Amino acid sequence: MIFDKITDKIIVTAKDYEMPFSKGLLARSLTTAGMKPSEAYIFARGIEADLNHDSLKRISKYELRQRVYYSLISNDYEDIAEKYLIWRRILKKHSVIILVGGASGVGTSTIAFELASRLGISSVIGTDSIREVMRRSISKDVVPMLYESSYTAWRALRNYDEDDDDLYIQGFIRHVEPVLLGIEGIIDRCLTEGTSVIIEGTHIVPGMISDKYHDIPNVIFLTLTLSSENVHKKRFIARAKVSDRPLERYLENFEIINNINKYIVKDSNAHIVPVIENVSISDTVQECLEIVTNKFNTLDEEEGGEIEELI
Ligand SMILES: Nc1ncnc2c1ncn2[C@@H]1O[C@H](COP(=O)(O)OP(=O)(O)OP(=O)(O)O)[C@@H](O)[C@H]1O
Ligand SMILES: O=C(O)[C@@H](CO)OP(=O)(O)O
Repeated sequence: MIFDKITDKIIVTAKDYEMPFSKGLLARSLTTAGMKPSEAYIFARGIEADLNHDSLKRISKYELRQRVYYSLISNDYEDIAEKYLIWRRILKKHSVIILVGGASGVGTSTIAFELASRLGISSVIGTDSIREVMRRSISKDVVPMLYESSYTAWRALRNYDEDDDDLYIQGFIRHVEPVLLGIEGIIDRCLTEGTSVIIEGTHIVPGMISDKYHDIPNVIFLTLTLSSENVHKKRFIARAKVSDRPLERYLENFEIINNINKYIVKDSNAHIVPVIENVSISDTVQECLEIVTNKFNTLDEEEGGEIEELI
């Protein structure tokens, strides 16, 4: 009863803990189920008002979940009501490992952090960081391509022919290879620990990651792209205004970055990985959530999960 003396908020009780009711926490559960953030907070505020109206001082998590579910149904949010419950089972039973790939500048970092916030996943790891770790363990003499960027790695190839059509992609592939060891190591660790993570970056090329990871239901691959070269360039310009990433470097190498973008998209299509045009942040996040939720829906059905069990 520790909170009763320090807050006048409604206390939510669970088997082994209790906490003051949080509109923000409930709103995040609702946005994970696909409700728009603007609607989710208003809906959570309505739930709090109902609880206050019933002069409740304490409520079990189970009963709160029931109230939310039936309130969603009565407000014509049937689809979200079902996903709201499914997600509670998913995050309780499975680690969620999402890999967000895409060429430099298409928005993998931005979307990964948005997704993590909506799903309540606290760990987001950029493949650039993994690259730095691999650079500490593999010498430049052994893999010089690793010490380049994805779009300049071709310069480190031995005896390259500038007229070779896929020279840039050859360099990109050699640059990516050592980083994959770190990516797969993180996936293994999360699967062992049962923890969730989002890994994002240009080194996530579906066809280069071992097949076994594609067969694991809670390892989900997503690829972002930008078909418009103009929009892609503008992303670098926008970022340069708020970060130290050198604009000229990306614009000078844009043709190669665009080649890499096309290569990653082609590889993703060949490996049945969803490719999402990252034009609007909210639409992209919504589409990613749909893909992830549907993947887990299938998993849940295969495991014989029944909605009734959760309410
Ligand atoms: N859907 C979007 N709409 C508008 N701006 C976006 C969108 N997604 C990302 N951005 C912006 O585009 C720029 C590049 O995004 P971000 O840094 O996430 O790209 P990235 O793919 O992680 O790049 P890199 O691989 O080089 O780190 C940032 O300024 C980001 O705020
Ligand atoms: O190599 C790259 O494409 C980018 C993003 O991973 O990294 P940087 O430009 O910072 O080397």
